[in-house]
Amino acid sequence: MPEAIQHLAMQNIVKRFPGVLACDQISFELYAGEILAILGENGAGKTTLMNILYGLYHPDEGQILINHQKVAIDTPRHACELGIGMVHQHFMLVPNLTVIENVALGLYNTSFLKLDVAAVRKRILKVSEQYGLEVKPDAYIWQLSVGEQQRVELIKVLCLGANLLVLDEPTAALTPQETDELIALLKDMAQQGCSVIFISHKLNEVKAVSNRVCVLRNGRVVYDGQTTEHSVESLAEKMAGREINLPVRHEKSSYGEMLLDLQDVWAKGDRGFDALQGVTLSVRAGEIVGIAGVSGNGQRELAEVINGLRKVEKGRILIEKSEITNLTPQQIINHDVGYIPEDRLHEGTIPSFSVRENFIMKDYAHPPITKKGFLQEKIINRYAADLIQKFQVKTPDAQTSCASLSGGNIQKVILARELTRNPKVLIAAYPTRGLDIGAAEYVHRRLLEARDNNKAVLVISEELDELLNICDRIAVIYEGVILRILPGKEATRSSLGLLMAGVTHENKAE
Ligand SMILES: Nc1ncnc2c1ncn2[C@@H]1O[C@H](COP(=O)(O)OP(=O)(O)OP(=O)(O)O)[C@@H](O)[C@H]1O
Repeated sequence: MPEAIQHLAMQNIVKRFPGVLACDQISFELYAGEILAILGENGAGKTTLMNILYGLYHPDEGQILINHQKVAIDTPRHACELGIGMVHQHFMLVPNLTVIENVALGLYNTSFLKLDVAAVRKRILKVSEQYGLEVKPDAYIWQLSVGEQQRVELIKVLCLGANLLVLDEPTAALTPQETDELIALLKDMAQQGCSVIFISHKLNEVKAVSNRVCVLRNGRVVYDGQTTEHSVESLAEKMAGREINLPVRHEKSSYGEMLLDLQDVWAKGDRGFDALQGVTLSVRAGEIVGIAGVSGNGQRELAEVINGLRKVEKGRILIEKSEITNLTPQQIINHDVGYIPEDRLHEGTIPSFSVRENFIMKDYAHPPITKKGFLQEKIINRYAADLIQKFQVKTPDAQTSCASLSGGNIQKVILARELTRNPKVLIAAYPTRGLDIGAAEYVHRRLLEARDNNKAVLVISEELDELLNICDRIAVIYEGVILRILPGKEATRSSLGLLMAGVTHENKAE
């Protein structure tokens, strides 16, 4: 890097929430053209710190300097005017507006553009072409997959022309190819003088993209140094403060009976096309089957038909020989099916409910949680305290609303609820998305434990390493069709990657 010019300095930042000291005297600098990765366990204070930089929260103490000038960033609009662009961990898009309308909302009132739909469309297409970010300008947000929504968020910021980009887990929902493209894009932007703050739990990406890392633990900076001085393992240790050992799956020679069986299942997507086209797939007792695929190829619809959230147009779904096709979600829960949905905030929890209420959401009508129509407060409190401790959910107490937890901790609440219910069949969509490496290790252990206890587990993920590590078989879904099912021990990153792009031996030869 040429001579370092300081772009941003956050000095002695303190932020308190009731019962939590989220930022405890945090200081760091960011130089022009630098990509700085901020690392830390779930709840370490990363998002809070960035929300302060973006004017969403005001610090209780400390100061911010942009180009050596002290600034008081009061609002996100002020942050935009200072050239700060933020891509949030949870999308800030309006579901019932189109892509153009969402981008226009961000641009409106800035000096770049007036609210002019044709101009916004042009701007989107220019940015999308420039950076190779594919987007459907007229689609409604609710019709898009999570990966596509992420792209809209990026386009929104890029349309604003920010020169200090903050990306809070930007690759959480991206495919490996999209991630590589984003990394190349960020490096390119940095070369042109843009400064980037990159928050991620994926340490191989941190290694690939960043110049420097700043590690937070419990709201404090515990390390600040050059990325090249570290391996992925040493970064993991810096973050967790302990050694991380990923669990290993032992090969089995036999499996139990078929617990989940999909036979020629067809379903429509939100835009009316056939999102699932004759999916035939089974999971046996004691088996983990992975679904690999680029987001938007039918994964969401697959999870939803199994859980009664989307209509099966044709075909059958069986749980242990009982047909559950088009039953209600409650009836399917009663068939002992657990579900970790893709959208943790809107489908996995009720954000305004407390952690404790979210834990018992599926069991509140049954003993021991309820007796003679009354909730058993003592039992619920004990249960909640136990889950908070086992899953290391970082929350001031069980009464705190889920909405105020950090992203990774919300995911832990869902995982704790679903895994502890010990279902016969578990559908886990992106179970470790947003989790720090220590928590991901724990989830993998629990999924393997469910397998060893003769449960059937279906894991939908784009993390190929995750799938290769824990799955007995891996099915690749492409445009609503299961292209191939590979035994876990035979699958490789490259074979899965090719299938995810729709390349089979048959069409490769053409
Ligand atoms: N609005 C809020 N009200 C109360 N507590 C909050 C609020 N926002 C964050 N917190 C708390 O502050 C702490 C830091 O949260 P933050 O979201 O900054 O963590 P993080 O490092 O981004 O975690 P993750 O990796 O899980 O996203 C957590 O304990 C969280 O529960």
